[in-house]
Amino acid sequence: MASQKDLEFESGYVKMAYKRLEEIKQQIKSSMNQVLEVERGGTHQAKVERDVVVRSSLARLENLEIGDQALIFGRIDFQPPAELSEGESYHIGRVSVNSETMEPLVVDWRAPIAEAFYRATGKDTMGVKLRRHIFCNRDVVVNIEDEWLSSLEEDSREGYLEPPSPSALFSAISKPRTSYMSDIVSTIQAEQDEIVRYPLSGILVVQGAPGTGKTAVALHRAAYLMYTHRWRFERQPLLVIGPSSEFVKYISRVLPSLGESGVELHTIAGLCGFAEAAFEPEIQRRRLKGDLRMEKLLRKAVRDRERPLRKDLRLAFGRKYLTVTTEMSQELVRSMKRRPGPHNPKRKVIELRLSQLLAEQYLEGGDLTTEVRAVTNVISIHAGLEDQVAQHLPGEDGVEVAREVAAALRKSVEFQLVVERIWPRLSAEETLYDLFSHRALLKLAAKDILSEEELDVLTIDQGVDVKRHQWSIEDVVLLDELQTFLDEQSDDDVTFGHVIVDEAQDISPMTARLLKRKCPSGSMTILGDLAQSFGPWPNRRWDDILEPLSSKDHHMLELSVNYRTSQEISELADLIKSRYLAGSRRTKSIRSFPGGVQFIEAKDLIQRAVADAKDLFERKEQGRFAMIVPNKDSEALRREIDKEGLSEWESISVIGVEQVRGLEFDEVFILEPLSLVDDAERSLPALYVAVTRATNRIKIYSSQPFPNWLLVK
Ligand SMILES: Nc1ncnc2c1ncn2[C@@H]1O[C@H](COP(=O)(O)OP(=O)(O)OP(=O)(O)O)[C@@H](O)[C@H]1O
Repeated sequence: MASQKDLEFESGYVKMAYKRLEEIKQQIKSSMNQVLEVERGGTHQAKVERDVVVRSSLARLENLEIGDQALIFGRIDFQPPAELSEGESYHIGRVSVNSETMEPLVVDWRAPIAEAFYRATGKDTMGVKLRRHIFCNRDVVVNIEDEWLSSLEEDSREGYLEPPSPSALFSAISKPRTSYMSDIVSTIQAEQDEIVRYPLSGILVVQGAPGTGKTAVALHRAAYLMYTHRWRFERQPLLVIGPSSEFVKYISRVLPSLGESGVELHTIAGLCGFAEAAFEPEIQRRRLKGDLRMEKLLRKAVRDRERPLRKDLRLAFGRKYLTVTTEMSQELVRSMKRRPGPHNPKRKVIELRLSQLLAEQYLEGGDLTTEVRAVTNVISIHAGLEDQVAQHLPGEDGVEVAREVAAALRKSVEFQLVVERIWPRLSAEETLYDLFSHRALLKLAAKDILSEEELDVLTIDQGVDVKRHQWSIEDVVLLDELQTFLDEQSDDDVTFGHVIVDEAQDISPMTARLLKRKCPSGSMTILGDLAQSFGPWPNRRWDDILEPLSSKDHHMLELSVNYRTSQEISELADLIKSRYLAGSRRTKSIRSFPGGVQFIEAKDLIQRAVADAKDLFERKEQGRFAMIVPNKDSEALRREIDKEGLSEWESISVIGVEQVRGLEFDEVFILEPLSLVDDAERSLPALYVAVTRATNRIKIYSSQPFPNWLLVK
């Protein structure tokens, strides 16, 4: 319990810290303005230096920008050393604020000294005597709550206010949800903090049931790593990968609220430059495209396009016909295939060699002067090279002339067409489209790699133009892999210093390869819950995900407490999980919400569910709601929502179970629980994901009688 005196002290302290923060901001602004004023114009060097000052000042200001969030949320007092009566005391907050004499007024929550605020326990006090939670509305302290880590101290204190407010954690997790996730900086729990501050190198795997804070921890770890290794991420950014664009939007405000703006957040499609990827309903196809054999298939598909001529080809040039023989093309292709490196750059070498061979052919046997005169015409037509060639006339060295002839040949359309047949210039999109839409190409590439049935699964109809083809997320991953076989890495291809992958339980081996390419250092944090995996790659072992990352250096940590769902919802979720994962662990929830689970059997379930949603709307219920529906029903549901005048209501989302991963809502309506996905095998893990999205209430609507096991409590 804290006293009135303590409350007054903290109020004064918080006001003083805010004042100092403002001063610091003003100082940065005015020194930036001074630099801009004084050094307007100046030398190139001066301009560069000015830019550096301005950029770093702006970055510092951005880091100090905390919006409406409270600057200070806690304090730790350490035990005094034996000879002193007072120990050290630190206020913990979102950003660091120092006094004019560089005394720490507020310690950044990521600084090493702040670790004890999150980790000290009665058992291991880490030298901490008192942990104080300070509840503020911006600069106004509304309450404080003390935890004495030594109970002796607690007993000896007097003059306290009423019992403390509900704990910081409870008040945080009981708030209605909004469209954006909030940070948890003031209430990070010890097991979460261990993950946040875990060292950077190698792969850290975090397994945790729904609601255990994996996403929250992932983002706080990103902020922590930025703070601790800022220089490293200036060269190679830090990347956070989420499962859907809905999810990326949902988490987008957490890092800015922690003063970090430099972290990149993407879906896999977004990372590869595709704003949205199409949804591919064929699960077999999706699965096959994620299989590691695809790497071999793609490599082979590219090699199949590098092919010698079947017959000799004649090519008109100047006053002669030149012949590209099958042997010439065989030799060229053979030697190029032996060379390491991607396909497209080798075309230049083919062009060079073939044009040299043909130039020799052109000049063979003839009187050089006559030939050169003839070719001068050709050259001037083809390449405007008259001047250069004229220099070699007459009686010039044959080598120089051959070089000019070869150059002219390379500029001729006929020559380029021949090269295109031997070694076409390939784009990833055209190559993949051709492969899947031409059975002959696919069959050739897939020899000894895929079965005949698998070819059927991959084949798509010809007809649609490649430019208008809708690539699925699995295709996007293949396109990225293919690109590595086609072209050298360019400076535009960003690689990352650390990658944090959330909802990683569903990633396919091919996606894992992509992540490895994007993060050559192999420093990653991978978070997920194997029990929630219901995608085309239902991984049930972390090793299946780690293997394609070829990680020898990984460490696994587990989160154990569910901060999202009520105990009642967790029990239902555990029941569902036990049907497909024998021996799975029960979830620890810390909140109860009696009566929050309802089963409704109704033939007109869409109308029933929308009527219930309308009721929430009319009651002006606070929070965020979701209707999770099978894809086939979503249109009908949207129509009904429209009919009932709810389509403008922003608090409700109509969403498929694939897109709902990682999101959370106060109330969730689940329609047709056992058909959320098409195949029965994946339907229970999909239902597990759907059920665990809700904090307090779920209503489950079915047109069929519910199975008994689901209703049994
Ligand atoms: N220490 C904490 N303090 C306050 N709120 C917390 C804490 N940890 C988690 N939460 C809250 O619990 C909810 C669930 O967290 P989060 O979404 O990160 O869980 P998750 O493990 O990623 O779940 P899922 O596997 O279902 O995606 C969020 O609202 C989050 O803010």
